[in-house]
Amino acid sequence: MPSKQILVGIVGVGLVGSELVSQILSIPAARNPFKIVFLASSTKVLYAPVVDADPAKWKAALAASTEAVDLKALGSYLRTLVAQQRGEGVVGRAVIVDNTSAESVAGMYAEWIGQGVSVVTPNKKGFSGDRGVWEGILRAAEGEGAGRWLNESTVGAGLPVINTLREMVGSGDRVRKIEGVFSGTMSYIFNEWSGKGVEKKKFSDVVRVAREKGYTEPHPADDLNGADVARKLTILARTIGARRGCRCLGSYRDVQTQSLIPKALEGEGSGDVFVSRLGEFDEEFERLREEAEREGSVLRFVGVVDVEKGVVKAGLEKYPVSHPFATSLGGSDNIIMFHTERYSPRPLIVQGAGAGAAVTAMGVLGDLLKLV
Ligand SMILES: NC(=O)C1=CN([C@@H]2O[C@H](COP(=O)(O)OP(=O)(O)OC[C@H]3O[C@@H](n4cnc5c(N)ncnc54)[C@H](OP(=O)(O)O)[C@@H]3O)[C@@H](O)[C@H]2O)C=CC1
Ligand SMILES: N[C@@H](CC=O)C(=O)O
Ligand code: NA
Repeated sequence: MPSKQILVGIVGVGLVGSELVSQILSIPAARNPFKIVFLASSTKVLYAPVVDADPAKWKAALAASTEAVDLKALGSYLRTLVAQQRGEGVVGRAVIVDNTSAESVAGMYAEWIGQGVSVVTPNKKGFSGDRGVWEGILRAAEGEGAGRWLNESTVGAGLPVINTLREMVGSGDRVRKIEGVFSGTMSYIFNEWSGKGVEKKKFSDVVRVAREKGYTEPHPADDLNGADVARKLTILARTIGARRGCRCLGSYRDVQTQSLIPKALEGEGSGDVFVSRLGEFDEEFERLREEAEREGSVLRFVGVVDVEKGVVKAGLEKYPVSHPFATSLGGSDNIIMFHTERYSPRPLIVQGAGAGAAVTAMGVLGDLLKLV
């Protein structure tokens, strides 16, 4: 056993969570500091799992587990393991990785961090919902012996966005504006559906493929209603504001957000029904696309945090076919432009795949490596 070890509890083993398990296992054993000590789905938990290269085995063991998930007990379980390790002369630390999109799991971060357990997550809920929850996380992390929290994959998936911003702000740069394409799903949809020389397709078909590729949220309406982008903008605004003591944005609901969801599908609880009924509105979407095309433009769903003007907004915009948002994006690419005092007049630009299991899990594993 290495003399330092990070005990990892994983909550959520869907697309991103399963990929994370594979990426952790791909680190050679001799220098792998991570030990997976539990795996949890929405209903079950498997303690001390045997995880090897064949995911079918741990998935079957988790499915067969009779132990229900008790989120409160997970932090205490990890603390006990860390204490046991100390007794054996191993410097252990513990982290819970939340790969769900659940508010209930995000609601546990402050408690876990207060118990000395770190939290790493691509789940945006804890950092973009009610300000009280976010402030609770910040307060918990200031306590003695507290765990840390790292959330790189909440914005731009594995792209270095949060870390870049934290370093800018921490080193005293002043952010003026952050703008770009922040949704892998929206990027894929509009890259495939509205652009020069793009083959004509039905809007609903492109959304279905984005979902099949694993770009969408568990419910794709959370992408198409702009909430996912609004959450990312809230996280960025709060990351900028934390240093300046700003009490910015009560929640992501304060972001001026344009929804693309047809009225008749608002509130549709089932993702499957939502996607299958979207086809009823293909003609409405087609009219939008044609209007942009007549003007020599393409449609892109963009977001902006304008610190100087105090505006945070997300919505559909038209760009000339020669604009970088029209020419340089493909697949699920995000593009994020940081306009700051130091990066002026030319912004610092981060671009690349902004959704998908492999790149998201990479961002999560990158955060785990920062704890080593
Ligand atoms: N997919 C992507 O490209 C990106 C995703 N993210 C974020 O990563 C997270 C995971 O996304 P993804 O893997 O695609 O989603 P999935 O729907 O594939 O997986 C979600 C997992 O969370 C589990 N889960 C849901 N609720 C709970 C709960 N209350 N307690 C424990 N487990 C729960 C589900 O369990 P069960 O199987 O039992 O339902 C499932 O295993 C989301 O927050 C998403 O926003 C971030 C960046 C990119
Ligand atoms: N659904 C999100 C996933 C990453 O946050 C997106 O499409 O960007
Ligand atoms: Na990121």
